[in-house]
Amino acid sequence: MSTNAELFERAKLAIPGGVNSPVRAFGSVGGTPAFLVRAHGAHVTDAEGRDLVDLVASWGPAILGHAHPEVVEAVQDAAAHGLSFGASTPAEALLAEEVERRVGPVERLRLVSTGTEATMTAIRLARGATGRDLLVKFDGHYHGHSDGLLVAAGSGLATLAMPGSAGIPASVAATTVVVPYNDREAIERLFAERGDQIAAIIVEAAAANMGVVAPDGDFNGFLARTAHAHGALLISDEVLTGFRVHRAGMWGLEQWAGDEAPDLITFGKVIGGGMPLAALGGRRDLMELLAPLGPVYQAGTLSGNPVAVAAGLTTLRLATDEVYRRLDAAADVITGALADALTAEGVAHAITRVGSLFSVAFREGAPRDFDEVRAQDAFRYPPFFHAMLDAGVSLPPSAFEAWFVTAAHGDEPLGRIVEALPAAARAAAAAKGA
Ligand SMILES: Cc1ncc(COP(=O)(O)O)c(C=O)c1O
Ligand SMILES: N[C@H](C=O)CCC(=O)O
Repeated sequence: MSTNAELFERAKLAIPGGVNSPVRAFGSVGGTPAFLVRAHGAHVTDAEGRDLVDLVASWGPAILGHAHPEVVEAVQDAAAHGLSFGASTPAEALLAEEVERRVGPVERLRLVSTGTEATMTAIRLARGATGRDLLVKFDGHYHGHSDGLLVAAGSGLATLAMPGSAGIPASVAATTVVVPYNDREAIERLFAERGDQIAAIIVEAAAANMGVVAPDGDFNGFLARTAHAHGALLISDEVLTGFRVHRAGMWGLEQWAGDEAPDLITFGKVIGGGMPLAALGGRRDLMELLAPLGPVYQAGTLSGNPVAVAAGLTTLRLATDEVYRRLDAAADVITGALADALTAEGVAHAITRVGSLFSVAFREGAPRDFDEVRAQDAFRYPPFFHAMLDAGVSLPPSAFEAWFVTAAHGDEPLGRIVEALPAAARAAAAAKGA
């Protein structure tokens, strides 16, 4: 058996930074990443045989818990019939129908393989539909790693304090305008000045890639109204919130309708049940601008992959109201114990939450935008994180990511988390800033 440290050293000789996605490298918390070999329910097991209670859940997809037996069976069954056909399959339409039944504004759905592809295609569609180039995004929001979206982005870029990425042509970056989140005046000013050039606003339906930052009041509805008043579109990015914060995602919690409904919605993570699958959906007239019906091109060798569709469809079918009650209850237990532990140690904190998604910012008062997220005692997170890991709880290795519960977080894993929190709060309290 190799240790995590040995595996990391070996991986670094073969893979840039030893990882295939930057947030996995533990860059901002320090130490050696756990190399995982198994995951069941609320637990993951590393290469050293260590069992950890998991609050990453593969960054969201594992809503039922890891390796749910019915999902695994559906995947095995699908795999036994062929891994990929590059042709249409009966189950694709079943998955599209399931999403359309759950999420009102989705009249048509196109399957892709990653959230990045979903947002990239939604933007191309918005530009194709409006004949305009400008895209509006929010500071600290993350929509995947396509060129125009790696501007003032959250998630790994926020973790590594990178303002953007090298390799993006200035002309492409110039088509993205960045606005502070929850700032209505900035949006109104921007539309008053350049409204006739704007194709779309893209927004995380609730921000969760700079920690969780809830939309202020009817901010999502306001964005849709403003965009529509200027002939632009709203893309609601539900890659992270979709089928996680509610059975119908953020749309289910806020029920935007009429002029307040987004034109396009992107999905990822839960919709694939842990397999590489994502989607974009929305108004029929817009969606039918996609090839082969319309002039906006999008394609994928593995789009609608039968094994991934089986995982996604089975996961959504199992994601009943009871599952969402369990997720909310698990989040209640953890956020309650987290607040108690930090309060007992006198650590300033704000726990932000949307549905069962939550995170902690080491500051007084819930942040409303990325500047406020950054204005926290982030130096407290690494010792807090490592104290939890030492006690057998795996948190996201970044202060700028959401925590994810699963429906398998029952009494035993919750008990272990609750037990670990006081020592972690002590470690956070003892941390010294630079
Ligand atoms: C809101 C949001 N949009 C888009 C993406 C990109 O998805 P993917 O990593 O599957 O490309 C992510 C996460 O990665 C996300 O959280
Ligand atoms: N915050 C990202 C997705 O939600 C984390 C996943 C990744 O980029 O590896």
